[in-house]
Amino acid sequence: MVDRMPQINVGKILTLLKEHNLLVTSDLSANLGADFTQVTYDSRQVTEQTLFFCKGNFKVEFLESAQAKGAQAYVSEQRYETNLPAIIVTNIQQAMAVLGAAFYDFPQNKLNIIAYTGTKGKTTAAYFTNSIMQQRFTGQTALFSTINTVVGNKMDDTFKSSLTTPESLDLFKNMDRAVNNEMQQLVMEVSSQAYKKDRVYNLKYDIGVFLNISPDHLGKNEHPTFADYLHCKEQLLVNSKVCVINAETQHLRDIYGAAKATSQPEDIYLFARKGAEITDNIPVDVEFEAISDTLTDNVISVSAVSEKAKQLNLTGQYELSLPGDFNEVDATAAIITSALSGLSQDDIRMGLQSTVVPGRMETYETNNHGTVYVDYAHNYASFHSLLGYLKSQAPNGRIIVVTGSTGDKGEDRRYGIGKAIGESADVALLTVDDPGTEDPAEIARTIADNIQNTAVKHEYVADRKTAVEQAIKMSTPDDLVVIAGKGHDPYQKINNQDVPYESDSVIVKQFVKGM
Ligand SMILES: CC(=O)N[C@H]1[C@@H](OP(=O)(O)OP(=O)(O)OC[C@H]2O[C@@H](n3ccc(=O)[nH]c3=O)[C@H](O)[C@@H]2O)O[C@H](CO)[C@@H](O)[C@@H]1O[C@H](C)C(=O)N[C@@H](C)C(=O)N[C@H](CCC(=O)O)C(=O)O
Ligand SMILES: Nc1ncnc2c1ncn2[C@@H]1O[C@H](COP(=O)(O)OP(=O)(O)OP(=O)(O)O)[C@@H](O)[C@H]1O
Repeated sequence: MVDRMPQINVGKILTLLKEHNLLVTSDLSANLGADFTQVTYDSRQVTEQTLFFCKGNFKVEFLESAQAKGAQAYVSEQRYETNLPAIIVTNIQQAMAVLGAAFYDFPQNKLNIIAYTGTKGKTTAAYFTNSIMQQRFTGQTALFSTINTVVGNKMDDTFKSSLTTPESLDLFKNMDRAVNNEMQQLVMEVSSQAYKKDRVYNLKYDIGVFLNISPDHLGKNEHPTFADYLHCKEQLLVNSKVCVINAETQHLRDIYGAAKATSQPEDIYLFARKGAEITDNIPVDVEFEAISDTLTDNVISVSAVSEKAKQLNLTGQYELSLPGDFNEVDATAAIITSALSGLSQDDIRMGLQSTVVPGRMETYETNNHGTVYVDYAHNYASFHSLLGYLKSQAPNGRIIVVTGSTGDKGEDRRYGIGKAIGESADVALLTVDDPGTEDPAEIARTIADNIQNTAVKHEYVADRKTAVEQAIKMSTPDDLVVIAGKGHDPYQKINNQDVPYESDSVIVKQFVKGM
């Protein structure tokens, strides 16, 4: 197959912008034959024949630099003082999404897209699903996750993601690469910010999953209110042909309403833990329950309840590679989406047994100390589920936690982490976690102030590596040690710089050797 060279001409640009009511005015006329062979919003990426997009915290110097490098026109919400032709639009983020999809020849239509949203569990569910899809579509499944982006099978087709859901131009570029690499399936995470910033404007998914929602990502750089956060997340269902919903989520009535706005009831699947109380008694299609739920063994039984779910042939038992009752929710979602995509129970079983999610419930055993977990929990919802679960598994031991909380965003996370530590931990070593421009000691003080249980021992340990080692050293064989919040991150974000950090996983792996 010869790869199509991405391109777009002025006529098509103006037609699309008009169709979406985005065009204000254009200095270029529709009959200009020239093709643009590059689209970008970053002056550092400009080459000859580039159509340049001015967005976000933009400076006019970027446009000057883009012109010097060969940009032929710019798209913007405002006019700048330059002789470069302008296309003025009402919404630059939406314009980028519409034109980006066309520039790459609508790669979304050549992939079966399974998309996950939720406050917690997106990455885990995406990795479960990817692992299942790989059983049948080996090397033909792309993955756009918070951790990694996979667009093919060569070494450079896997790279670290910088956002959970990238800017639309990058999103469609990655899809185009996946299509050119003959991939057929795409499993992706969709953040609420992706909707807030129109990164996925006009994108349709074959299957969209809503895992859960709880207060998070509220603040001046993210969502002004919880209602706004919920509205953005719900857009995933509005844009999905088939919807899968965790019926135990908060705000189910609203969320189910969003799904029904654009999907028929026969295309909406709800799932829940057996026996759970469901808002408005909305009927559930698939139930799951734990058969074995220990730190070393996690087996669930899944049953189709409704007639339409019975067609999916998913009733059976499944062993999960990850412990934790919260992971059972993510796995059930993956089972349903995989069955909807036509995968067999054997494929699903093999996929779930062999899933590895970097930095999520990574387990390290020691001989003379406790078991150590490296996990990405970093807000109340995840701390509450993680620590609560571990507490139930360690009746004779202590839960020792190492954590901080990110600076410059989500202040409510600090209160939530403190609250969850007070509910289920015994010892907390508070330390640094991407402090940005804030003082990590001050962040730790806020976490400490929210630990309501006076029986919990806590202290501030400025150096994260020291805190990790201290926690492991103090643990006895019955204790469980949780290193939370950074997983595989190989840096600390300090004052707008990524300062190299060995990563929690590497530090723990080396430290527990021979212990
Ligand atoms: C609020 C928001 O969405 N911000 C994103 C946005 O920033 P921005 O548009 O203001 O861009 P900017 O980096 O300030 O630069 C302005 C423009 O100048 C351009 N530029 C810049 C320098 C230069 O030399 N030349 C040049 O042309 C830039 O390419 C850009 O187009 O576009 C940038 C990419 O161009 C993103 O990196 C940035 O995400 C910030 C860093 C971020 O942290 N976002 C978080 C809140 C986020 O989106 N998170 C969600 C996950 C949340 C969840 O877990 O649910 C995500 O999807 O990752
Ligand atoms: N269904 C769930 N409900 C509650 N907590 C969960 C669930 N699944 C995972 N977690 C917890 O949340 C942490 C983050 O999980 P995961 O990375 O899968 O979520 P995410 O939605 O991608 O998160 P983020 O938006 O922060 O990247 C896990 O390490 C675990 O502690």
